[in-house]
Amino acid sequence: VRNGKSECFLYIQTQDNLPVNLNEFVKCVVISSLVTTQRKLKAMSLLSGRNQLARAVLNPNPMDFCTKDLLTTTSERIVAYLRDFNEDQKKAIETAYAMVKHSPSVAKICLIHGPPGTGKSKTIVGLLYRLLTENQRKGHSDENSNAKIKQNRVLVCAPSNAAVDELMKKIILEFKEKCKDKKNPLGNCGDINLVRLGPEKSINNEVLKFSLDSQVNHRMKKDLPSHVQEMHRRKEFLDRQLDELSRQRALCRGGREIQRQELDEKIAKVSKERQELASKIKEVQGRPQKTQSIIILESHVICCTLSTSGGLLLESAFRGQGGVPFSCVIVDEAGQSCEVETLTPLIHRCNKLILVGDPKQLPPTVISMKAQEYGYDQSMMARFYKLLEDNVEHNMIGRLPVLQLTVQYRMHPDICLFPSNYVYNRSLKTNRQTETNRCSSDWPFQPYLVFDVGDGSERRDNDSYVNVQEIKLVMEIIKLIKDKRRDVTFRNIGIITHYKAQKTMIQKDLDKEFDRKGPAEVDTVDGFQGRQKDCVIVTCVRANAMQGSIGVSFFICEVDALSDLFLWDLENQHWNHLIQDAQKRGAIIKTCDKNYRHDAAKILKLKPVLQRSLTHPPAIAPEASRPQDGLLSGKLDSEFAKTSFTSSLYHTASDSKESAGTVTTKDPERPPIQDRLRDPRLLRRLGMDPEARGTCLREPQPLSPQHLGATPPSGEPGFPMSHQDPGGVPQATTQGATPNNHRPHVQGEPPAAGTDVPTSKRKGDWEAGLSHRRESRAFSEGDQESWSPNSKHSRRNLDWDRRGLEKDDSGSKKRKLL
Ligand SMILES: Nc1ncnc2c1ncn2[C@@H]1O[C@H](COP(=O)(O)OP(=O)(O)OP(=O)(O)O)[C@@H](O)[C@H]1O
Repeated sequence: VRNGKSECFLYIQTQDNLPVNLNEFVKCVVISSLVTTQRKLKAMSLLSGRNQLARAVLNPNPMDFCTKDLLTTTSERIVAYLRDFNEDQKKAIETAYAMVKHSPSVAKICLIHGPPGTGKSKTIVGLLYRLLTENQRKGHSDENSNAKIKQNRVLVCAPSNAAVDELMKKIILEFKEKCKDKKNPLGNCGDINLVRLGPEKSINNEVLKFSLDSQVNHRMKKDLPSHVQEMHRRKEFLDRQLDELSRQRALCRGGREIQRQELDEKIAKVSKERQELASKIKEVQGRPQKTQSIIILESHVICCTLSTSGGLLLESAFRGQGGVPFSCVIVDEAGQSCEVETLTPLIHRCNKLILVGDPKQLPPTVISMKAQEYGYDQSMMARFYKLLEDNVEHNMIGRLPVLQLTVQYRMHPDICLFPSNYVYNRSLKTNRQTETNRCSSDWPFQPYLVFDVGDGSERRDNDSYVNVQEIKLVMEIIKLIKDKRRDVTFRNIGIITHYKAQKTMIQKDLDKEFDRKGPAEVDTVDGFQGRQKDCVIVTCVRANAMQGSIGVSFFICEVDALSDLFLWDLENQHWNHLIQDAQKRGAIIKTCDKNYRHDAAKILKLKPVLQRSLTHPPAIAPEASRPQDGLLSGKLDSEFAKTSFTSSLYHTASDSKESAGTVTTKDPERPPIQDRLRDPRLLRRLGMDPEARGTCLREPQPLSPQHLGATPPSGEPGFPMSHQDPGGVPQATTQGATPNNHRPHVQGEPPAAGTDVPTSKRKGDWEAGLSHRRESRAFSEGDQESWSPNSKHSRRNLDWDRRGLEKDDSGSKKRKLL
């Protein structure tokens, strides 16, 4: 401020000298801010000396990581609290807690690896509760076991503002809920003080109340005498007046010179008064910086992005305080942040680092190819993880010192299956309740399908691509979803594409079809990361560019988070596995233009099939077994009804024989299906007395076809049993039949009563069930080409694999994903 006027200077360096009397406007565009880069640089330069974790970060060895055996003695209160957590989560909380509390001055790192929906946020919240609730009520003070380390303060960071806010919402809920005396809480968030650092415009409204700025404002205004409060009100009035005058001035064009002058004068006058008032307010109420520091120092949990943690705010608040300001730094989504970014919060010299994330999901987004070549897109967590895995592989350590969360609470088990098998080494299980809910919900769509858009072809559109055929199919699918579920809004469906042109075209079609109230959002994988959707459709666009490779659209339903296949960094071989896996499960629908509408209808679940005895087939299928939602009578074409439903649901014994025969020819190793159904060993496993056909030995437990292909679950019945005809031999079911009382079994959990059979047998059941279901699918999709390892599609997959992924023409490497 000079002579009562604010002045702002902008220096612009140009390549050539500009003419001295430049009379034209110069347009300036801000393309980037160097603040974050500067902070990263600072973090790297401070890593060497000051930071106790420096050696472990630069040259880690397995001893630097805390192991699963670090357990603490726990009070009854904590035991009760931990009842809400599963075993993996409890172990993670207890181990991380022990690492922080035991020998606080020893530098250590704790890795918590959790695939999507396994409760990483829940575990972080549980850990915070565990760390911060001890001695909380006793005088509300820091009872340091080590006076140099602030035990009751934790820095919680994540790479993005959205991730910080999501985590904060959970922290707020938990601490408010667990507040001992809700009428008399000790802090601003239950019994703790919580603060969110960062610019207000990037903070979610739901947590804005906890931002540093709003807390500062609130505190500064609260203690003010009434005349100062009056000054604030006047300043706010002047702000509004200035806005209005500036708006009028902007609209005042043309020859209205006098009017413009008047407005300019008024603006200058109001600005002057506002400026003077602001200076007076500062004089009487003191500088906000002091209040900022007080709030930060009083906080138990400080949340911010990794970048903000390197800003001056924290540094100046802790200056002169001595010691280490936090007991630990927790980094959420650590698999998604660049290594140098993760270094930033370490400038505060904390020596306990807890990295929570999933290095098997997409790595941090790095556009520069050069930076990628240098490994800049590798997260610190991924580097540690790889190193430790190598150590285990070379027998240098017995087991991975990583706390693994292995039970997921989000995905339908059919969606979970692929990542579990191919990304997480078969370790990802579905929580029993989640499985039950997902399988028996009234969501009318299949959980997982892959469309092979045989005639799809890409077209260049400036520096991007479109695949019109895939868009047509996507639109058919969306129309069908909207038709079946009118309550579906744009929040529920996510369409993922990697191409700008495809995105624009889909958006246009959606706007046209749904009058700008589209039921779907279109974006890239990164755009959707961390968001929640009930249904996800992926359009690959360029699959066909690789001459003859399989063109696929993906359709995935009943996930309530975008935590599915596409967040993983699917390498080429993974894509190949995905297609092969989908083939095995009968989840591929081959389609072409004339059949889009017809094939889109295959996303619908069918009604439970009427099971009947092979020996006593009813002549006419009863109404009850007809597909739900009026499919046959509704808009969908009757041809589909004929091919898909009549052939599978209403086929007669001879149909069955035929179908089974057809299947058998595909797999000469296997006996015809009826023979297998009559096999006494199989019947016994199904709980039926082979001697007395028609007697059910135990409660029938039909297997949901959505469950189709689930990892061999212990004790899971391999075949659906008929409700309508308990005495009958189970009959082939169409994929999609979902008896509502299905009680699925959970992988990794004990088998349900009555299913106690040796594991090998159980696996046999499952395999039988799987192939049976595969065959059933062949019945229902009689018009489709069958898949075999030698089919041309499989060969095309291999081609795809061999060919490798292309690089985007724009020069930047496309995500390995697509
Ligand atoms: N032990 C548990 N018991 C019941 N529900 C749980 C448990 N753990 C997690 N959940 C539920 O699972 C869902 C996912 O949890 P959370 O968001 O913590 O997982 P996450 O691993 O952070 O997910 P993502 O990384 O995919 O966003 C939430 O609805 C949560 O309430």
